[in-house]
Amino acid sequence: MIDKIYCADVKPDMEGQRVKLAGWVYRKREVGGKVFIVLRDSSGIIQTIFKKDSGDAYKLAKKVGIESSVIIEGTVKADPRAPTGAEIQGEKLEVVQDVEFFPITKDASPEFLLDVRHLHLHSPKVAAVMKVKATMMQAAREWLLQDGWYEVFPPILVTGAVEGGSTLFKLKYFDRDAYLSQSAQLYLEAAIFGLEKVWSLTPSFRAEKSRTRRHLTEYWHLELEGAWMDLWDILKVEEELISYMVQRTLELRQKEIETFRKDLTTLKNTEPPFPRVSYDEAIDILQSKGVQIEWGEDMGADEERVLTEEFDRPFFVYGYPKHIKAFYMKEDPEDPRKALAADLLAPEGYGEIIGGSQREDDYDKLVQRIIEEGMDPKNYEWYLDLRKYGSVPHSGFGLGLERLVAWVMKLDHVRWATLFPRTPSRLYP
Ligand SMILES: NC(=O)C[C@H]([NH3+])C(=O)NS(=O)(=O)OC[C@H]1O[C@@H](n2cnc3c(N)ncnc32)[C@H](O)[C@@H]1O
Ligand SMILES: [Mg+2]
Repeated sequence: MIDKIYCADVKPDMEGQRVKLAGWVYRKREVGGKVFIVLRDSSGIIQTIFKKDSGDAYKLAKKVGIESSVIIEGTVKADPRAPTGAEIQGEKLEVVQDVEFFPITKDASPEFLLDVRHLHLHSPKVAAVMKVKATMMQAAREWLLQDGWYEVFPPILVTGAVEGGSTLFKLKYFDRDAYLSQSAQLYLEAAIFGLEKVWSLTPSFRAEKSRTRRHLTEYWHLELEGAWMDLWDILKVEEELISYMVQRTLELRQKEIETFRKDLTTLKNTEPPFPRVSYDEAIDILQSKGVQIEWGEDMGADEERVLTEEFDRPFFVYGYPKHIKAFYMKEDPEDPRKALAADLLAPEGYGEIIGGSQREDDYDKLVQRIIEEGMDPKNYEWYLDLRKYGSVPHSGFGLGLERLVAWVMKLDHVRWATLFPRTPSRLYP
């Protein structure tokens, strides 16, 4: 490893110190016989200046292209005019790999940026999104550990649907059919009999044809399952976990968040308890705002967008009609038309970031729901066993990590929240 420091390590009070940095040529200009190179590394940027009296270094600085990889040695000079209050008087420049023409220019279209996503990852703005995403998961792990949740590692190759057969990716598994997991939920439900409180972060796959700004065909899914928990218990877990993730990330990554989001109000408002709105109330609100929707219909992205205008923080919608929700959700004993289910919606038009519910823990009722959904109970034999051998009330949820990051960073599409987005039209690079 090169014995170097990071751009962000260079401070004005290091005036006169000789330092070595390594990174990429982010910006470059020549003024008054000097070459100004803004060096970029994973920590940020620093201005470096090469004067004619730096000999070969000056000649190389004049020629080196944007996004070339370089190693620079020089002396720190405090200068309030410099972007970071200090700059480097360049004395030595090694060009590791010269780039004649970097294909990404200021006017690059979103589609082109996705075509060259492997090069778009040079961008400090993309790095800011990935740092925020990593910090959100760091915070999640901190919270889950202190609250006694066990991480488990469920399978991705599975034999059945959790969220409907129409969005399954099928593949050949030797001489049998298999599918890419839509959700780890059913396996987490098995894990609670030994560990009680479990979580997993897995890729989930949805062969969704919908081309909305919040759908990917592969996304990172943070899922929890808790034994002995009812719907209201798991909503408390959700609001405490999400609040901790958002506040901790604000604390550690405010600079990166502000790369995209100027107003932090809704993030600062993200503290428990979150507002809880029934599906019935949500329908009333939408109808009062002129949205054409009847009781019993599902809310899509457009309806959720309108609903979120009423809130300045994440909020729950609970008590959806049973027939628009998944087979595993427990019927509300107080209203058999409804399921003990709740989604968490992010404000500012982002909508659903979490789907969760209390699970049907009665064997016969679950078989009946599977049949009602037109599925074959035989395909769920192992899952039904969970209701035969010490079944317990239990609840859980799934958080779409990219959707959470897209809201926190106010991104215009969930695809910018993942390293290499997968959508119906994008499988490469
Ligand atoms: N363990 C559970 O209870 C999870 C449950 N089986 C489940 O998969 N629910 S969900 O389909 O609403 O998906 C959960 C979340 O997963 C996200 N999600 C769901 N589908 C997508 C797509 N296509 N792209 C990106 N993100 C997606 C979104 O935030 C949803 O709220
Ligand atoms: Mg959902």
